[in-house]
Amino acid sequence: MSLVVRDITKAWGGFRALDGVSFEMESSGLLGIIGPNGAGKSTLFSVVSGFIAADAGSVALDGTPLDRLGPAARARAGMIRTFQVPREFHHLTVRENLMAAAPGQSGEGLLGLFLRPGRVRAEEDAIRAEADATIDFLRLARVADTPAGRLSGGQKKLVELGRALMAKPRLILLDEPFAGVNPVLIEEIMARIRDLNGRGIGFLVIEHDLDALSRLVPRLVVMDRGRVLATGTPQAVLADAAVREAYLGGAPA
Ligand SMILES: Nc1ncnc2c1ncn2[C@@H]1O[C@H](COP(=O)(O)OP(=O)(O)OP(=O)(O)O)[C@@H](O)[C@H]1O
Repeated sequence: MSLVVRDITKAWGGFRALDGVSFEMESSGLLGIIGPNGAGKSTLFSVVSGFIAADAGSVALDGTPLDRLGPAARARAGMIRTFQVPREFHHLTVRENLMAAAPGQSGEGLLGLFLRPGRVRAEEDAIRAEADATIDFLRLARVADTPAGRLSGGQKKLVELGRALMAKPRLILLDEPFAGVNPVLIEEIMARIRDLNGRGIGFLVIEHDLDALSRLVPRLVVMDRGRVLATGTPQAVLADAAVREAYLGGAPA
């Protein structure tokens, strides 16, 4: 069972943000994506999760081609992404944020609310129970009724993870889960990711914090200028001369 990304190309105007990117991972595994600013990491995430269409190439999850599917259909197929800047609703509480992220609610249409009030209520109870279980798992119970906008950066990352979990995914794409997060909460987020991975959920992670990422994932894909520069264990790729050049080569002496 795997995520297979083949020869993805994406140009903005004449500029190739992605230039033939291929990689594979076990869909229940842990893989990190690193690379200097502008390497194409976020663009790759947007293509894999279906938010932008590739010019060429293919994405398949556990043997199912996803290329014709949008983000919601890919989430139903088992793969969901979080965003670098958390998009939770700041005025909603943590619990409401998670409940709002549950997919396919019959109360979503006003008509459904009038025609099936009982069913909508039963569904809402089930979603609330699921949200509370997720909140407990993420150790967010103390802030369940706090508006998400008042949380710390790290707590917001946990809320974003919780929102993704409400879709019951097999594979989660995390965009910079440690950015702007204090060291204590980084360990907390890592512990939850390891926990979830132990239960069979896979993670594809973009992260600039190489130290934290190297402790989390057994394998890294290094991108530079729209291409895959290296793949391997953190120790091997970080010792690679081409990788060091990509990171340090453009920096002023
Ligand atoms: N919507 C867009 N329109 C035009 N150019 C874009 C667009 N999105 C990204 N780019 C360009 O594509 C290139 C790759 O950007 P991308 O954000 O994917 O890189 P990144 O590796 O995620 O960088 P960072 O680490 O800084 O987030 C950059 O040169 C960027 O300016």
